[in-house]
Formats: sequence, structure tokens, C-alpha cells
Amino acid sequence: MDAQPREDSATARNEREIEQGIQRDFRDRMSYGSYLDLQRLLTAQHPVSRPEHHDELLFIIQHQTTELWFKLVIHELESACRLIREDSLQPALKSIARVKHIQRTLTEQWSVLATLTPSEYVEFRDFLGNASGFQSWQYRAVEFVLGNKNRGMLDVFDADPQARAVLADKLAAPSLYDEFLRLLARRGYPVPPRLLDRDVTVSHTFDDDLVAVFAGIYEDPHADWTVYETCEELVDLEENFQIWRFRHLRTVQRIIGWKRGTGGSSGVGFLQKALELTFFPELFSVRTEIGAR
Ligand code: HEM
Ligand SMILES: N[C@@H](CC(=O)c1ccccc1NC=O)C(=O)O
Repeated sequence: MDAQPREDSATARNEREIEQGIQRDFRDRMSYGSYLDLQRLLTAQHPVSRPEHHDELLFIIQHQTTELWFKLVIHELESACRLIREDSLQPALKSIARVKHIQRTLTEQWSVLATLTPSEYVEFRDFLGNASGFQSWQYRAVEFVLGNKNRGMLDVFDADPQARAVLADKLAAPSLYDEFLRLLARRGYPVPPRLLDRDVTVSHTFDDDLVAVFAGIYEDPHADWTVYETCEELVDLEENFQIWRFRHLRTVQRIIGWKRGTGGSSGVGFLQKALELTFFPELFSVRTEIGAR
């Protein structure tokens, strides 16, 4: 039998030796904390309940982490739009893949907030006044980039001109779907011209002729595999978005039931209506057609 390997003295103490080469002096160097601006990030939680409610920190951090991920989602979707505009479809798919992973993380994250019981939430809800996720400009920006445009949403941001300007910009820009349809037209697919020079400040609505274009793509995936793959990636994006909305609705329902929202809406009933919205309707309709034409 081999002898047991000799342990160094730190291991024997169940400690790890801090190696000599490890940098410890950060007076003149960039450190982890300074790079990430942790001083600001970790002092940006300001509970408003008095006396301070234990669970308000959970509520704040759940929102803040979501907003951080929204920031990256917008960054990646904008990049995907630009890449598609430049006919770089494969690199655009890389951005979309990243967004899909973020969406999964965001959907999973609802389980943390679901540990907040109705009895706990009611103890600090009144302190929130009329604040509501409805006023998240980044969430609206994601909706706009994906194509769910609604000019009326801008009014909520009259008191925040910077947010309003960003949203107005995204309202006027072609959505991810608009960019994809334009790329398809450039590649010779018979996309109806009315979809290419449409008013992009409003949502796209269902177009039967576009279903026929996608039917052609799905009938012969190998004709242009990347285009086919992009169609499926967009389906994933919409599905993930709807699953996030659904988890929000169910979390809201278990925490406040059918109470009205702090933002003034009917509550769960209002959230339910968003589940009927669609970004890429033809990509779902084409499924009915496959094998049937
Ligand atoms: C206790 C937890 C939560 C409750 C009870 C809740 C409740 C609601 C309600 C009732 C609405 C409808 C608008 C209103 O009248 O207020 C709403 C909208 C919204 N909430 Fe929440 N929410 C919760 C957590 C969150 C979290 C963690 C996020 C993440 C950022 C979020 C994001 C949103 C967004 C984006 C909307 C707008 C949805 C839309 O326009 O369809 N909510 N929420
Ligand atoms: N609308 C929620 C309040 C709420 O959830 C909220 C309040 C302030 C900041 C963000 C929020 N999150 C999502 O709506 C409610 O009606 O209880």
C-alpha cells in the first residue's frame, strides 16, 4: 500500500496557504471592487419601509438583478439587430443564444421571490406607493426591440427624459423581426414589400403571405440552414419571453391574489392580457402548414 501523501502544514490545519505570489497591495492597482464599482452597487439598496422590513432587501435585489440582466439583454439584442443589418447572420445567432441563457436565468429567478409570502409582502407593500414594474423602461426597451411597440408607454416616462428618449429611439427603430425580414428580402425570399417599408413605430401584425415564405424555408432547411436556424432561435426567444411573463403572473397571483396593482392596473387580469401578445406570429403559424401544403 502506498503511504498517504504528505500534507503541508496548512492542509493539516484544514486551511489553504495563501501563496506568496498573490497580490495583496491595491493602493496603486485596479482591484476587483474598484473595477466593478462595488462601493456603489452594494450601497444602492434603500429599503423604504419603517421600521425596515426584513424581506424588503429580497424584493429590491430581485428587481435590481433583473434590471442588470435586462441591460445585457438590450445590449445583445441591439447587437443582433446591427449584425443582421450587416448580413452577419451567424454572429447574430451568437448574441441571440446569450439572450436565451439570460432569459432562462431570469425565469428561474422567480423561485427566489416566490419565497415571499402574502403575509410578509403586505407588511411593506403600502410603502411602495405607486411604484411598479410597469415603470421599468428597460423592460419596455426589450419589448420594443423584439417588436411589441406601444407609443402610449412613453408617457409613463415624462418625468425621466433620458429614459423617454431611449425608448422613443427604440420605438422608431426597426425591430429584430423587421431586420430579419429585410435580410430575407435581400436574400431573394418573396417577403411582401408592405412588410419592408411599414411604419416600424407600431407592432407588426399577422401576414398570411409571410407564412408562405416561412413554409418554403421549413420545407427545405438545407437551402439556407442559417436562415432556418434563425427562425427557430426567434421562436425560442418568444417562448422564453412568454414563460418569463407567465412566471411573473403566477408569482404575483400567489403573493397578492386579485388585488389591484400599485401601478393602477387591475393586477393579474392585466398581466394575463400580455400573454396574448406575439412578436413573430408567422413563425408559429407556419407550424400548422408544415406537411400540409
Ligand atoms: C411581489 C412581487 C411582485 C408583484 C406583486 C408584482 C405585481 C405586478 C403588477 C400587479 C403589475 C401590473 C401593473 C401594476 O398595476 O402595478 C406588474 C407589472 C410589472 N412587473 Fe411586477 N410584480 C412583482 C415583482 C416584479 C419583479 C421582480 C419584476 C422584475 C423587474 C417585475 C416586473 C414587472 C414588469 C416589467 C411589469 C409590466 C408588465 C406589463 O406591462 O405587462 N415585477 N407587476
Ligand atoms: N406592482 C406591485 C408592486 C411591485 O411589484 C413593485 C413595486 C415597486 C417596484 C417594482 C415592483 N415590481 C413589479 O411590479 C404590486 O402591485 O404590489
